[in-house]
Amino acid sequence: MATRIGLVLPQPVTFVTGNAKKLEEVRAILGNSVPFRSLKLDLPELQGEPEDISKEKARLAATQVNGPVLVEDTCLCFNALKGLPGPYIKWFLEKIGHEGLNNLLMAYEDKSAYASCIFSFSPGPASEPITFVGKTPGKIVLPRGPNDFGWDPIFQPDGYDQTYAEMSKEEKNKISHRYRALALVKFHFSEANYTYQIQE
Ligand SMILES: O=c1nc[nH]c2c1ncn2[C@H]1C[C@H](O)[C@@H](COP(=O)(O)OP(=O)(O)OP(=O)(O)O)O1
Ligand SMILES: [Mg+2]
Repeated sequence: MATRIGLVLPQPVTFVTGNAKKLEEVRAILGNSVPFRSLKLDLPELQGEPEDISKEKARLAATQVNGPVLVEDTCLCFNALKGLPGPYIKWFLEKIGHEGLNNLLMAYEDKSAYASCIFSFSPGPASEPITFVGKTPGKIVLPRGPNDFGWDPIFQPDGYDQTYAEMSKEEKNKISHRYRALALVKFHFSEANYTYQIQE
């Protein structure tokens, strides 16, 4: 009987991020389903379409780590602004804060938005990264709840009367953009059946 052997990766996957909160959520959502270690690096980010930004991050990370990597790029997209700030949300948040982000929508009746998370997995520096996209629709509201992760206080997912910040972590992790993208990552890993070469 044949045994299905997946692609051999030279080492376990390294999740590269400069953001401790992302890492916390990825750990909680993946559990033991995808073994990974983490590396704190703030990688430079291209400008452009979200998938290309995420893929390029994975290429840079794979070169630095010289092995298999997982990265993600998060966008917060306002429908009235045709998807902006999108991947540039980090800089908008840093400069104008929750209030400024609300003000951007002042001229529009449409406060709808979506959070998206684009994971990219690269098996190594010589490979083309693959992407996994998860989206959660919602709307932009005045800040409510603890201010400990980015724009969580101003994003209220559809079907809820709480913002991400007001929800428990467990609840956010059941419906979030990150959870939805990671469900696809998990599926990929279960199908691909990777095995790891142990290095001493
Ligand atoms: O679930 C979230 N809830 C609220 N805020 C969030 C979330 N996820 C990312 N964020 C913030 C962090 C950063 O201000 C921006 C995304 O930018 P982004 O480049 O993806 O993140 P980052 O630079 O902090 O970490 P990394 O080193 O992985 O690129 O949105
Ligand atoms: Mg970043």
